[in-house]
Amino acid sequence: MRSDGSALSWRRWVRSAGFAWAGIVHTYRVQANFRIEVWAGMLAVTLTLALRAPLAPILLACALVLSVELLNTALEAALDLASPEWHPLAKVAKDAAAGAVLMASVGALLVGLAVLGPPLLRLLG
Ligand SMILES: Nc1ncnc2c1ncn2[C@@H]1O[C@H](COP(=O)(O)OP(=O)(O)OP(=O)(O)O)[C@@H](O)[C@H]1O
Repeated sequence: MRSDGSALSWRRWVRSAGFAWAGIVHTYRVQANFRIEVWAGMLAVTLTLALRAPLAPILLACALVLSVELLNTALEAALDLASPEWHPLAKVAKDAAAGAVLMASVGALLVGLAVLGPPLLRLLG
């Protein structure tokens, strides 16, 4: 009985992970900004490993930017469905979501500079 229940929730988890992965793949295909953020994140992680700098803040900053971009894409899609015509509230929602992406990106850039700046300067100097 217990093993049946566990198998069921495991299958449900895999199914949910599949939907989540489909959302990430779709966003990568349609959003140029998301593609740039993915590759910038990979570059930052590679540089962090090469410089033996702390990885956790870089990973957290990358995860934050990518998550906020995914939420922005979800909100844009929902708004385009609910309000295909111009509406002041749709504008507020889209602009605020874009603002969240901008804030996360600026924050990630500052984290990157703080973590990678000193070892990079030491390497170059
Ligand atoms: N239905 C709408 N009503 C009011 N303003 C809108 C609406 N759709 C878009 N806008 C305005 O246009 C801006 C850009 O919207 P859009 O959906 O094109 O976002 P985008 O980030 O350029 O999209 P994408 O990421 O798909 O290129 C929004 O931030 C908002 O100011």
